[in-house]
Amino acid sequence: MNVHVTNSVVLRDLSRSFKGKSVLDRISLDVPRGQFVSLLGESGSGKTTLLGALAGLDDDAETSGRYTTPKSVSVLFQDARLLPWKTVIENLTLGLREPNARDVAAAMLHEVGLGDKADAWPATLSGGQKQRASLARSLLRAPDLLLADEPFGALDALTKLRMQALLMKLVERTRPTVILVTHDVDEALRLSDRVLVLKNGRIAEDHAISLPHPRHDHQAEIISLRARLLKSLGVDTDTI
Ligand SMILES: Nc1ncnc2c1ncn2[C@@H]1O[C@H](COP(=O)(O)OP(=O)(O)OP(=O)(O)O)[C@@H](O)[C@H]1O
Repeated sequence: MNVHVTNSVVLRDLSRSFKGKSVLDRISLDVPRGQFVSLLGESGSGKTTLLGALAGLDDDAETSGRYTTPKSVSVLFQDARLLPWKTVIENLTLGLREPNARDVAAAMLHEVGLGDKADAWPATLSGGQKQRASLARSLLRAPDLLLADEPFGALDALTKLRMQALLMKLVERTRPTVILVTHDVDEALRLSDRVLVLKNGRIAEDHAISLPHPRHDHQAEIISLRARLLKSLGVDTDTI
């Protein structure tokens, strides 16, 4: 059978450096449409730099090579980045011209458990609530590509689990391609179809995870890949 795969994100020999110091070194990558990719790597390995290139955030980087992304891209950061002078729902509808924007945003807020916070000021929300509002905002326009840079990194363990479940629920509905930068190996194992490890400016490892959802920490494939990834990231679990 001839299976035609449409790629959402394509990188060809993408290099980035800052003031002559190389961070990404001729990275090539194809991400099929709808794939959920997690990007792991030690601190400073260039994960955010890679995401920044795809998001069109230029920084001061010198960039060479080629990359393509879909037209509609949303970016989700570790801090919610809500505008403090707009209410929660205004943060979601900002820039939307559709006459029903407010209704759609209200439904989305309801979906993420913030139905009663539409008219609240961001400052009155907890950290987890702010991040839920941010997630709702990023998926409201049903982007083709979601770029997420450690979106749950600052949340407590339980809130993080809830956010991961929420992300999966929303992603399963509209199936955007997702590239998630994370330090959390278990998060990557729980959510992704594919896990990449960035090392020395290159993609050092590329693992597919074909297990269906929901996944469980004790599944054999998860256990062995966890051990492998922790080792790749230089974590010695024998002492814990
Ligand atoms: N604007 C910049 N100017 C100069 N150097 C930069 C800039 N942004 C990133 N770097 C350097 O590029 C390298 C990769 O940084 P990057 O933030 O991409 O890593 P990371 O893998 O996302 O790290 P972390 O996991 O700690 O967030 C680091 O050595 C960093 O110092």
